[in-house]
Formats: sequence, structure tokens, C-alpha cells
Amino acid sequence: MTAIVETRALTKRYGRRTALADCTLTVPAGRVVGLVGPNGAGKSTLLQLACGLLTPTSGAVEVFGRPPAADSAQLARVGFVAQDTPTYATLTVTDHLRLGARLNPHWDAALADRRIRQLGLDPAQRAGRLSGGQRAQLALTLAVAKRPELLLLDEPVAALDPLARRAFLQSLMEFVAESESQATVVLSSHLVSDLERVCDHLIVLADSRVRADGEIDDLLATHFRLTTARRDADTLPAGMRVVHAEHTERQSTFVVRADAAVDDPSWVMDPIGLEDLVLAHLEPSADSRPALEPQR
Ligand SMILES: Nc1ncnc2c1ncn2[C@@H]1O[C@H](COP(=O)(O)OP(=O)(O)OP(=O)(O)O)[C@@H](O)[C@H]1O
Repeated sequence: MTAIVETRALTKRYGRRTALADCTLTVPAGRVVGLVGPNGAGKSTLLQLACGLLTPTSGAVEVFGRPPAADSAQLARVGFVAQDTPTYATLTVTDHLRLGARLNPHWDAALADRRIRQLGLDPAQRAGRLSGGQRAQLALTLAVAKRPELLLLDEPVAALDPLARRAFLQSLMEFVAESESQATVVLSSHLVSDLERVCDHLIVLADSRVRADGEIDDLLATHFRLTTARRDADTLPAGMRVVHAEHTERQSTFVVRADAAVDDPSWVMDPIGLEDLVLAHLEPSADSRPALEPQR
């Protein structure tokens, strides 16, 4: 597996506030990776460290085996769309495309023109007059027409209505399918259903730490809901890691991580969906065990 982004104990602090702590993970080549976590989890920080807009406080991040933004050749391989889908309010759509062509050595003018036509954007319209969704689409067009091998998108669909969201994700998938050697995409979002639709790999961040990280199929195959008569988490077999626990007077429900479902007459063990899996990692309970370390 070729790693496109690799972090080792990556940590970013702003004064005494820790934005990202001890983050060790790998973004494999050719994957669409979802980055999910609540507000303030460290998603933007991780993406900005990966594109070289921020420097680590400690630890390391490498992109294509080198420090991010090492030189202009490295920069040309990475596309980044920040959370506020930045465009220049007074420049027209055409101005943006001209700027893209001027600044990017591998600019694909035909792709940019085609996307603008497909989106129905008026080339003469100033970006400040576009809707939020149209601006997001323009920002994505600029990022993909640069033909990056790695595309980093920070909550690109946050401001979009459901139809615009679907169109945006569709265009993202088209970009991935069209790219010559399959591009790698990292996409942050709060919407697990969107991520499930387009991603094959997931990173769950909460409280500045990586809670889960892996191929979505593997994560789904190793997380289960276990329902049993009330019992303590530490009475479950050692091979089961409790991610989340809930108890009523008579019943206990655990989300556990295990290599496979274990048959036992004293419990019911079912697969869970991605949304429940993510929520379980985001809401650790008192008897989760062991302390939530990164899951590889
Ligand atoms: N420039 C900064 N100065 C101080 N603290 C910061 C700065 N940028 C981010 N933080 C803090 O770092 C933490 C992580 O922020 P970050 O923006 O990475 O989270 P996020 O997961 O992207 O959140 P959201 O989903 O709300 O965009 C937060 O506690 C935030 O307040």
C-alpha cells in the first residue's frame, strides 16, 4: 500500500490549546477518505497541516514522502479547498479560470470549461454574486482543474442544500473516475451518510485525537452491537474492545470492536451501520476500554 499522506505523532497546539494530539495515520493511495468528527475535533487542523498551511508543534507529516509544500512541484500535486470555499468576490467565473491557468502548471482548461458549462454557471458572473453552492462548485472546479494527485476538501458540502450536495459529491466522484492515475481525496464532513456514499476509508477524530481509522468495509466488519443482561464491560472476553456502553437496570448494550462476531447464548451480537459506529466512537462512555487509542 502506497501512503500518500503519513503522519507520526502529529501534534498541533495553539498556545495551551491542543488542536491535534499524537495523530498517527496513513492515507492510502487512490482512496476517497472521509474525515469525520464534531466541531473543534481537529479536522481543519489536520488538513491544513497536510497541505503545509500550518506547521506541526511536534511529530511529523509527509505528503508523497516529503514535507508538505516542500516546493512548487509538490504544491502542484495537491489541491486544497478550505472550509469557506474561498473565491474572489469581485472576480468573475472566467477570471477565476484564467487565474487558475496562470498559476497551475498542469491546468486542464477543457475540464474547467466543461464543468462550468455543466454547472450552468454564467462565466461573466462575479463570484460574490454566486450562491453558496455555486461558489463551492467553482472552488471545486478550480481545485480539480489543477489535476492534483491529492485533493483535500474541508467540509465542502456544509453550506449546500441536499440537491446541491448530491451534485457536488457526484462531480467529486467524476473527478476521481476521470483522473489518470486514480487521485486520492480526503474530505471532511459532519454528514456520515454523505461520506458513506463516496468514501472507502474513514478517519474518526474527536477531542483532537484519532478514534478510528481504516477501510470502511473493515471497520463495518469489526464493529458490533452486543446486547446482554446487565453486566460490566470488564466481564466481556478480552478480545472485545468496548467502544461504547449503555446500561439500563436490566440490560447492557455495548458497541464492541472484535475480529468477528462471537456466538454466545448469553448475548445477541449484530453488525452496526456506519453512523452508529461513528457515534459510538464520538461518545465514549465511562466503561469504554481501554483508553481510546488510535485504531489501526
Ligand atoms: N488559529 C487558532 N487559534 C487558536 N485555536 C485554534 C485555532 N484554530 C483552531 N483552533 C482550535 O483548535 C481546535 C481544533 O480546531 P479545528 O478547526 O481543527 O476543528 P474542526 O474539527 O475543523 O472543527 P469544525 O468542524 O468546527 O470546523 C479547536 O478547539 C479550535 O478552537
